[in-house]
Order: sequence, then structure tokens, then C-alpha cells
Amino acid sequence: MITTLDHTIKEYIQHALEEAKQTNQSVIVSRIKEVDAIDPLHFFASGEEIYLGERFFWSTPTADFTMVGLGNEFVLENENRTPERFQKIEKEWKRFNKKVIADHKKQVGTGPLLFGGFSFDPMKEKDVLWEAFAEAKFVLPTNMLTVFKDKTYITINKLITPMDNLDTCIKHFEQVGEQEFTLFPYQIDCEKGNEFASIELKTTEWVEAVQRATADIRASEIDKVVLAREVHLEFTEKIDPYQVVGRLQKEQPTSFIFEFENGLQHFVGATPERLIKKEENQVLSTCLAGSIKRGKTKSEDKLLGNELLHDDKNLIEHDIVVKMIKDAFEHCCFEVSAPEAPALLKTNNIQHLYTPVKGFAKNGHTLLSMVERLHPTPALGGFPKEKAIEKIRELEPMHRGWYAAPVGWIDHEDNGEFVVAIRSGLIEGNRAALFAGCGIVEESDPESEYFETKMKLKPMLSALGGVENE
Ligand SMILES: C=C(O[C@H]1C=CC=C(C(=O)O)[C@@H]1O)C(=O)O
Ligand SMILES: [Mg+2]
Repeated sequence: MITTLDHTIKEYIQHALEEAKQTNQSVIVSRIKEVDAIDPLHFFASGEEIYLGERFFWSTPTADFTMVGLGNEFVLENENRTPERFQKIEKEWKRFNKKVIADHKKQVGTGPLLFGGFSFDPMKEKDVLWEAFAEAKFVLPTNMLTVFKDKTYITINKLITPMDNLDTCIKHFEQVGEQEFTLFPYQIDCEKGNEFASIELKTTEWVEAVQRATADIRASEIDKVVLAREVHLEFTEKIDPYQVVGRLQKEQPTSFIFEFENGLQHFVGATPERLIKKEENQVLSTCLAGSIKRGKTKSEDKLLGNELLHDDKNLIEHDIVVKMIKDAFEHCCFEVSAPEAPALLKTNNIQHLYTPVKGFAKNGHTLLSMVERLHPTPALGGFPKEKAIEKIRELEPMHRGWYAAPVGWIDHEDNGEFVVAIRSGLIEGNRAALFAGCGIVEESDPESEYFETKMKLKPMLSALGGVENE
């Protein structure tokens, strides 16, 4: 389906091209259209032929906000091993002049925006699994679907360079009519499970690492450290990414679902943990740490929740996170507020202690500067921050890559949202590596922490086809 651009849009593109030529700087032109409802998973699948390896999927809890990107119009990435990796993305993004053509009033999450993420620890030597993932990588999607409540939008982006010619630019916007995406006949079978061939658990090394960590905490080297383990799975057939995302959406409605394609590898997960959300100068973070299983009945579930709310070990684990996030907010926000005591946040497989922290960003404190300050919170790293990261490097028998690191989006007005990429896995062909970690404090018992990682692996295991024996 080819849409014909009307006169004013053509003129708009022409002006952008003239500007690019005059200033010798590329200009981003972003055309947003409100359209009839499109199913996000179908839109995602419709990009398979042309955009495989260059797609992303994002939805917030209860799926009231979903974004799907198809095609990398351009990529900003760096291998900086210092905090500069955050600033560099922000600086490069700000450098582009952005022009927005819209036929409706402004809607956050449409128009020019970057989607991507960072690695957990850029100082850790790369390993084979994560070799292709940069320390920071963000993409401007060529086509993007945004669904907010009952409204659906399509954004088409183009990086117009001084070398471009007008006809190709106009064609770019003409060729991608929203109709094409609705007609894709893909059927997503969320019921069908994958048949799994083998599983590698790496249990012993991890339990030993937890024992060493508790000894170091007792020796007052550190207050808390989060240690993670990985599980490797192999299936008899290629894993279907739509099935995984579809099942995560269905089974984890209280989590953020994310999928980021990096060539043949897909980093995917369902995390309940928001790192930061910024809308104008309003900012919101969540402290999520301290865990217990779900009950089999309503009353057992309630009892377990109450036990968690009063459990000293879990409260210590949680309070360390609240203190750090509040301190970070005090530095860059005014009117910082948080409830006195944690509440419960329940996902399908686990319940957590939960404290939201709110504030208003002071002038000059941008979304990525706050991501930099917060990462990693003690829910993913530990406390004190630098010592905890060193401990993880020393004790953890794996490479985290993008696991437990910030993944999310940022628009051209510094609005956006980042989560921490936990309850996640890296998928390639018929293989998956899944990750789960636990906050280790002085009172931690390796056996119960191991059990906790098993609960945290369940969302991804189930989405992959319901392997029960992990
Ligand atoms: C590090 C993970 O979870 C963190 C988030 C919530 C609760 C946690 C805990 O109770 O240990 C962890 O700090 C993970 O799921 O891999
Ligand atoms: Mg825990």
C-alpha cells in the first residue's frame, strides 16, 4: 500500500532537506499519524521479513502503553568503559535537529525517540555470549507503533542527511503506509510450548559464591551484594520470539515486557522493576527488593505477604535500596517523597517489597544523568555501590551483559522510562541463556537464596514453553 503525501508534508520534507544541506548537519523528520487499532504483536511480527534483527517491543504493566519499533533508522552506540557512556548518548541525541509532523495533539511516546540500553558493568571483560552487545546502544526506529490506552499511532522517522535527495526522502514517507502492518496474516500461538532438549544449571559455583559473599559481609567488607546465576537451555526447535513476548504479556501482566533485537540475538524479559520514569520534570522510581513465594490459595498468599512485610532479612535488603534511591533523588530532585514502609508488589510467580519514590527534577538533571546516578541500585548491585560492583566481578561465575542493567527509551524532550532488565534472557536460534539474582545480606542462607533464583527464573522458563524442573 502506497500513501501519497499531501503538499504540506512534501514542503516540510523539502525544508528539512534544505536545512540539512545549509547547516551540513543531518535532520530527523518524524511523521506521526493517529490510526485505527493495530495489534502490537502483529505489528512486531509484520517486520520479520524486512527488519529482522532491528526490532524492539516494550509494554508497561497492564499494557496501557506499548511501543514497537521496526528498523534501525540510525544507531547510537559506544564502548565507553566510564560513566561517559550515558552522557555520550545524551550528547549525540541532542545534537540532531528534530522536526515533527503530526495531525493530532502531542502524545508522549510518539515521534522521534531512542530505544535501547546499557550493559551492567562496562569494566568487565566481554565474553562470547554478549560479544555483539555494545556497552550502550540506542536506535531510532524507522517505523514505530505506539498504543496508549485506546489510541494507536504510527511514527515514521527519517534521518535526512545533507547528501539526500528530495525524491528518496518523500518515497521513504510514502512507502510505509500504516495499512501494510494491519494486513500481516501472522497467527501467534501462545499455547504451544517449546520442546526442550537440555539444561545447564551451574548451581554449585553460585551457592559457593553466596557463601563467600556472606562471609565478606560478616567481615564488614560490604553491606549487601547482589549475586546472579545463569541457566542455559537448548530447545529442539528455533524459539519463536512472538510466542515468548505473547506469553510474557499474558502471564506477567504486572511487569514491563521488553524485547530488543541485536542481529540474531534477542534480549527479552518481563521485569517488575522500574528504574526511572520522567515526564516533563516529574520523576518516579521504584525500590523493589526482598522476595517471597506466592501462596497456593488466597489465604496462604496473604500470610506469606505478611511474613515478607515483617521479615528482618528482607526488610534490611529492601531498606538499603530505599536509602540509596532517596539519596540519589535528594541530589537531583525537589519535593522528594516516599511512603514510610514498603507495600507488596505481586507478580505471577513471586511477591516483593515495594516502595515508590517520587520527585521533581531540578534544572539540568536529565533522564540519562539520573539513570547514570541510579545504576546499579542496591537491588541489582549492592551497597556501597563501587565495592559491590567489584565484589560481583570477583565472585559471580558469569557475565551479566545487559542483564540487570537499564533498558528503556528517551524522547527528544527528555521524557522517557527505564527499567532494570531482570527476569530476562538472551535468545538466539534454539538456545536461551536466562538470568536471575538475589540480594545477599549478612542473614542470607544460600539454600533459600537459591530457591529465590528459581522463582525468578520462572517467568522466562514458562514463556519459553513451561520447563518445570528448574
Ligand atoms: C536481581 C533480581 O531481583 C532483584 C529485584 C527484586 C528482588 C530482589 C531480591 O529480593 O533479591 C533482587 O534484588 C533478579 O530478579 O534477577
Ligand atoms: Mg532477595
